[in-house]
Amino acid sequence: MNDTVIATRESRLALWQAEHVRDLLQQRFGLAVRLLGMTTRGDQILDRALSKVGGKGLFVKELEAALEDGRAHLAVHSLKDVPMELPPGFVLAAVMEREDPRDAWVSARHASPLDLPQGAVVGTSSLRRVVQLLAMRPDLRIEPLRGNLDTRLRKLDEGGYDGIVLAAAGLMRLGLESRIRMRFDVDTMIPAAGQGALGLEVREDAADLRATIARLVHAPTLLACEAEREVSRGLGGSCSMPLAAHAHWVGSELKLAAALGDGVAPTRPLLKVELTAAVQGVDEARALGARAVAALRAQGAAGYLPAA
Ligand SMILES: NCc1[nH]cc(CCC(=O)O)c1CC(=O)O
Repeated sequence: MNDTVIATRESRLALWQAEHVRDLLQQRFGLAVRLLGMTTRGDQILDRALSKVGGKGLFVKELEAALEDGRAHLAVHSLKDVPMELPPGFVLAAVMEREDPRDAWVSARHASPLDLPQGAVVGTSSLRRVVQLLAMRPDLRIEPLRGNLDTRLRKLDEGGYDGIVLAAAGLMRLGLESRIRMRFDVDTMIPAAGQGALGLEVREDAADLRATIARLVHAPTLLACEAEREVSRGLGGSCSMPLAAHAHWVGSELKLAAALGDGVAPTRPLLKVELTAAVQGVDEARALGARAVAALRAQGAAGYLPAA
């Protein structure tokens, strides 16, 4: 059989993730796997906040083009970067076991954002992080921070910020865990839908590969992420919305928390919900997400969303 080819972005994080999946496919299924590195639009646009660039799935379109024309068979994504609706002809064949879903605080001098002096400068371009930081500390000055993980850390080290917020999972994958000063608990800084999990995308018609890859599914992670992603989907979600959704297991029940802020007026109070349900399958997980959307709408979510 021919090599299985993984299309991947070329950031250090994307390569780590692709190599991780390559190694698993080799070890567990004896497949011969190689990587096809690609630069995406999202990698090229470094000067503007992604939320202003707008396009959904900025990081995935080129990879899908490679799957479409057969140059590659599989794309490995950070699930939180995958749009809620895939284009026709593509499926998420697996969601793998999630590592640490939390956001991390990185700073040379301050152990937590709560220790910062009045008006301190925090770097992040994620509206989700902006609205939750301001809910903790309305006095903070939030400044944009773009680029891959190494770039963001370099900008912090160059002195432009008192601290920055990054996903713990990305830092851990790159061996940068020692940079983490603290991890936010998931109630005060609710993670993004899918944060910390890897999603494997293939063509819908790739029956054999789909069957193989389905064996990498981690069901508890999949169900949690289905609930989270349904919140995003139900609010017309894109990464440009200040929306957080995180689910975790408490015994056999899934506990889902979500928060919505106002991207235009980021100091407006957050809308928050927390719901728990016994969940056994994808439909029940999505139903839990849909209930969270209904609860947010009952709190006035429409007034927080960009006019359609
Ligand atoms: N938006 C970029 C991105 N996509 C995935 C991760 C981290 C790894 C993950 O969440 O799986 C990051 C970096 C960050 O948000 O700090």
